[in-house]
Amino acid sequence: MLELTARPLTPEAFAPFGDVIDTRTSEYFPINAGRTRRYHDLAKVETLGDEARTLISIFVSQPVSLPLTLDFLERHPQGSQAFMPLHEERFLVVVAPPGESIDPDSVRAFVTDGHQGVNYHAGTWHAIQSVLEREGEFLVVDRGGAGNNCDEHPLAVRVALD
Ligand SMILES: NC(=O)N[C@@H](O)C(=O)O
Ligand code: NI
Repeated sequence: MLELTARPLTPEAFAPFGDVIDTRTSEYFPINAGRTRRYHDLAKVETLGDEARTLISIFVSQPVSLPLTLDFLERHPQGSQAFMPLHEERFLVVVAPPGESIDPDSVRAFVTDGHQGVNYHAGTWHAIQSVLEREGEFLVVDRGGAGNNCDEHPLAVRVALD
Protein backbone atom coordinates (compact mmCIF):
# COMPACT_ATOMS: atom_id res chain seq x y z
CA MET A 1 0.00 0.00 0.00
CA LEU A 2 1.47 3.40 -0.98
CA GLU A 3 1.12 5.81 1.96
CA LEU A 4 1.01 9.52 1.12
CA THR A 5 0.50 12.74 3.05
CA ALA A 6 -1.33 15.40 1.04
CA ARG A 7 0.65 18.63 0.58
CA PRO A 8 -0.85 22.07 -0.11
CA LEU A 9 -1.51 22.46 -3.83
CA THR A 10 0.69 24.95 -5.71
CA PRO A 11 0.87 25.72 -9.45
CA GLU A 12 4.56 24.83 -9.53
CA ALA A 13 4.18 21.44 -7.87
CA PHE A 14 1.13 20.61 -10.03
CA ALA A 15 2.71 21.68 -13.33
CA PRO A 16 3.71 18.13 -14.43
CA PHE A 17 0.08 17.06 -14.07
CA GLY A 18 -1.99 20.05 -15.17
CA ASP A 19 -3.06 23.55 -14.25
CA VAL A 20 -4.19 25.17 -10.99
CA ILE A 21 -7.20 27.46 -11.58
CA ASP A 22 -6.89 30.32 -9.09
CA THR A 23 -7.30 34.08 -9.48
CA ARG A 24 -4.74 34.65 -6.73
CA THR A 25 -1.93 33.14 -8.77
CA SER A 26 -3.04 34.41 -12.19
CA GLU A 27 -2.78 37.56 -14.24
CA TYR A 28 -5.84 39.47 -15.43
CA PHE A 29 -6.79 42.36 -17.70
CA PRO A 30 -9.73 44.76 -17.36
CA ILE A 31 -12.79 44.42 -19.64
CA ASN A 32 -16.38 45.71 -19.65
CA ALA A 33 -15.37 49.34 -19.17
CA GLY A 34 -13.15 48.35 -16.28
CA ARG A 35 -15.94 46.72 -14.28
CA THR A 36 -14.55 43.22 -14.83
CA ARG A 37 -11.17 41.62 -14.34
CA ARG A 38 -10.70 38.86 -16.95
CA TYR A 39 -8.44 36.11 -15.61
CA HIS A 40 -7.79 34.80 -19.07
CA ASP A 41 -6.90 31.34 -20.40
CA LEU A 42 -6.09 29.75 -17.06
CA ALA A 43 -6.02 26.12 -18.16
CA LYS A 44 -5.24 24.07 -21.23
CA VAL A 45 -8.52 22.50 -22.40
CA GLU A 46 -7.84 19.46 -24.60
CA THR A 47 -10.52 17.67 -26.63
CA LEU A 48 -8.91 15.03 -28.86
CA GLY A 49 -10.11 12.26 -31.17
CA ASP A 50 -13.25 11.60 -33.18
CA GLU A 51 -16.33 13.76 -32.66
CA ALA A 52 -14.54 15.53 -29.82
CA ARG A 53 -16.41 18.32 -28.13
CA THR A 54 -16.14 20.23 -24.85
CA LEU A 55 -18.59 19.35 -22.08
CA ILE A 56 -19.62 21.59 -19.20
CA SER A 57 -21.15 19.60 -16.34
CA ILE A 58 -21.80 19.96 -12.63
CA PHE A 59 -20.74 17.25 -10.18
CA VAL A 60 -22.39 17.07 -6.76
CA SER A 61 -20.14 14.81 -4.65
CA GLN A 62 -20.47 13.34 -1.18
CA PRO A 63 -17.37 13.82 1.01
CA VAL A 64 -14.72 11.15 1.33
CA SER A 65 -13.49 9.76 4.67
CA LEU A 66 -9.90 10.15 5.80
CA PRO A 67 -7.49 8.56 5.38
CA LEU A 68 -8.60 8.19 1.76
CA THR A 69 -7.94 4.71 0.46
CA LEU A 70 -7.76 4.22 -3.29
CA ASP A 71 -7.42 1.03 -5.29
CA PHE A 72 -6.99 2.65 -8.71
CA LEU A 73 -6.13 5.85 -10.54
CA GLU A 74 -7.79 6.79 -13.84
CA ARG A 75 -6.83 8.83 -16.88
CA HIS A 76 -8.63 10.46 -19.80
CA PRO A 77 -6.42 9.86 -22.86
CA GLN A 78 -8.56 11.96 -25.20
CA GLY A 79 -9.03 15.08 -23.14
CA SER A 80 -8.36 17.26 -20.14
CA GLN A 81 -10.68 17.43 -17.13
CA ALA A 82 -11.17 20.49 -14.93
CA PHE A 83 -12.86 20.75 -11.53
CA MET A 84 -13.77 24.14 -10.05
CA PRO A 85 -15.49 24.25 -6.65
CA LEU A 86 -18.61 26.43 -6.56
CA HIS A 87 -18.71 26.98 -2.77
CA GLU A 88 -15.03 26.99 -1.67
CA GLU A 89 -14.99 23.26 -1.10
CA ARG A 90 -11.61 21.67 -0.38
CA PHE A 91 -10.72 18.42 -2.11
CA LEU A 92 -7.94 15.88 -2.41
CA VAL A 93 -5.93 15.54 -5.61
CA VAL A 94 -3.88 12.39 -6.20
CA VAL A 95 -1.96 12.31 -9.47
CA ALA A 96 0.75 10.59 -11.49
CA PRO A 97 2.35 11.69 -14.75
CA PRO A 98 0.96 10.47 -18.11
CA GLY A 99 2.31 7.14 -19.30
CA GLU A 100 1.26 3.56 -19.97
CA SER A 101 2.08 2.54 -16.38
CA ILE A 102 2.37 4.28 -13.01
CA ASP A 103 5.66 4.47 -11.11
CA PRO A 104 4.59 4.52 -7.44
CA ASP A 105 7.47 6.93 -6.69
CA SER A 106 5.91 9.46 -9.09
CA VAL A 107 2.51 9.61 -7.36
CA ARG A 108 1.73 12.89 -5.58
CA ALA A 109 -1.09 13.90 -3.25
CA PHE A 110 -2.29 17.45 -2.76
CA VAL A 111 -5.05 19.20 -0.84
CA THR A 112 -6.70 22.34 -2.19
CA ASP A 113 -7.59 25.37 -0.06
CA GLY A 114 -11.12 26.03 -1.32
CA HIS A 115 -10.14 28.81 -3.76
CA GLN A 116 -8.36 26.48 -6.14
CA GLY A 117 -9.60 24.39 -9.04
CA VAL A 118 -7.55 21.91 -11.05
CA ASN A 119 -7.34 20.96 -14.71
CA TYR A 120 -5.86 17.51 -15.34
CA HIS A 121 -4.06 17.43 -18.69
CA ALA A 122 -5.00 14.63 -21.08
CA GLY A 123 -3.47 11.37 -19.88
CA THR A 124 -2.67 12.49 -16.34
CA TRP A 125 -3.47 9.68 -13.90
CA HIS A 126 -5.72 10.90 -11.08
CA ALA A 127 -8.06 9.84 -8.31
CA ILE A 128 -11.75 10.39 -8.93
CA GLN A 129 -13.28 13.53 -7.45
CA SER A 130 -12.63 13.46 -3.68
CA VAL A 131 -14.25 16.37 -1.85
CA LEU A 132 -13.56 16.86 1.85
CA GLU A 133 -15.77 17.70 4.86
CA ARG A 134 -19.16 18.28 3.16
CA GLU A 135 -21.16 17.73 0.01
CA GLY A 136 -19.40 19.54 -2.82
CA GLU A 137 -20.63 21.10 -6.05
CA PHE A 138 -18.10 21.45 -8.89
CA LEU A 139 -18.17 22.91 -12.36
CA VAL A 140 -16.49 20.34 -14.59
CA VAL A 141 -15.07 20.94 -18.08
CA ASP A 142 -13.98 17.83 -19.97
CA ARG A 143 -14.16 16.01 -23.29
CA GLY A 144 -17.10 14.28 -24.92
CA GLY A 145 -17.01 12.34 -28.17
CA ALA A 146 -16.42 8.94 -29.68
CA GLY A 147 -14.24 6.21 -28.27
CA ASN A 148 -12.94 5.38 -24.85
CA ASN A 149 -11.84 8.28 -22.70
CA CYS A 150 -11.32 6.63 -19.33
CA ASP A 151 -8.67 4.05 -18.42
CA GLU A 152 -8.16 2.67 -14.92
CA HIS A 153 -4.83 1.51 -13.45
CA PRO A 154 -4.86 -0.58 -10.26
CA LEU A 155 -2.91 1.12 -7.46
CA ALA A 156 -3.34 0.82 -3.71
CA VAL A 157 -2.90 4.23 -2.05
CA ARG A 158 -3.74 5.61 1.37
CA VAL A 159 -3.80 9.40 1.65
CA ALA A 160 -3.77 11.33 4.93
CA LEU A 161 -3.78 15.03 5.71
CA ASP A 162 -0.84 16.54 7.55
N1 LIG B 1 -16.24 9.77 -14.45
C1 LIG B 1 -16.19 11.07 -14.36
O1 LIG B 1 -16.82 11.79 -15.12
N2 LIG B 1 -15.41 11.62 -13.35
C2 LIG B 1 -14.07 11.16 -13.13
O2 LIG B 1 -13.38 11.25 -14.37
C3 LIG B 1 -13.37 11.99 -12.09
O3 LIG B 1 -12.17 12.33 -12.29
O4 LIG B 1 -14.03 12.29 -11.08
NI1 NI C 1 -11.43 11.92 -14.16
